[in-house]
Amino acid sequence: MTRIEIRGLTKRYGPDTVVDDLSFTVEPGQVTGFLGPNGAGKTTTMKMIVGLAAPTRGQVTIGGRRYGDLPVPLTEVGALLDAGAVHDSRKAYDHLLALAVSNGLPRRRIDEVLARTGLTGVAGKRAGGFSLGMRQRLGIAAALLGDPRVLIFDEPVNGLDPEGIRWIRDFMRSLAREGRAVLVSSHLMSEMAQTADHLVVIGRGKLIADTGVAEFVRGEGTVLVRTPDPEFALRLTAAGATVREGAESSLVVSGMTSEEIGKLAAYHGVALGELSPQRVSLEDAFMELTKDSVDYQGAGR
Ligand SMILES: Nc1ncnc2c1ncn2[C@@H]1O[C@H](COP(=O)(O)OP(=O)(O)OP(=O)(O)O)[C@@H](O)[C@H]1O
Repeated sequence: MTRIEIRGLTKRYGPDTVVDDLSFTVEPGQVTGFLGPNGAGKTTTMKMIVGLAAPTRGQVTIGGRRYGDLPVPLTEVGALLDAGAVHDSRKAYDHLLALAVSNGLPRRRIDEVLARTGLTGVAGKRAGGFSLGMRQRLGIAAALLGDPRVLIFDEPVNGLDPEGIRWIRDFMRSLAREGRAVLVSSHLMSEMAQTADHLVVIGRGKLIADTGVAEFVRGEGTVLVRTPDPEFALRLTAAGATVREGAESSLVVSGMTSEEIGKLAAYHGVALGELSPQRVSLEDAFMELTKDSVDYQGAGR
């Protein structure tokens, strides 16, 4: 089983450390969502995985080997980093043919990847006339040409319509089901919630979270409490909870489960008008987690 192992990866551009001592593993058989606000260093990390940028420190291996040591890289790792990279005048088939020939891959793979990405009917058309969704598919077809065990996609759904987003999502899942290691970046948690099994979250180049999707939400729950008893907030605090005022004179409690809060209320004979655990959306959890690392710098971007 081929995995991507990233250890102590660091990239500096002049005085800026854009990837900072990053370590995580992309496991086979699942989709790993690579999340972070704009400018967090996702693209730079992906470029280092496929040898397009040299690490300042640390290393990346694919199946235990560095990218530069892979005899035919396209057969080990496929990447979609910039879907705009196809020449407008190139026909889809010819684009894939050039890649196949230059990498010594069999020509039959071209028809196979065209079929798999639903592009057979437009194989003879020039990429210049392609919609963004079709360009993405062509980029994915190119990434699949060598039938690699590892796939990397940088913001693949950016700018796509709902149907295009759904297609990509299903496609990523089917690649993972085949046992491939799939790394997909996004700055939107909502996209990843339905696609990824595992999440790696970074902010300002640093690892913030490396966790399963389910665990990511679980840790963040609060409980909404309504009571006519003005003293109950103090009792909650005394019991170790953190309490803040919510909308319409409710209390938002963290650090205690709804069951514990219910028991505390019963013990003190306090009437509760409402006691409801709040399911934190992934998006909220993500915002909370990354709020200190969002880069507000505007210059040069
Ligand atoms: N070649 C370069 N030279 C100098 N700085 C760079 C270079 N490439 C990227 N950067 C800087 O590194 C930081 C991280 O950029 P990167 O593109 O990796 O982030 P990202 O998380 O992919 O964000 P986005 O989603 O906006 O692309 C940014 O501040 C960017 O300006």
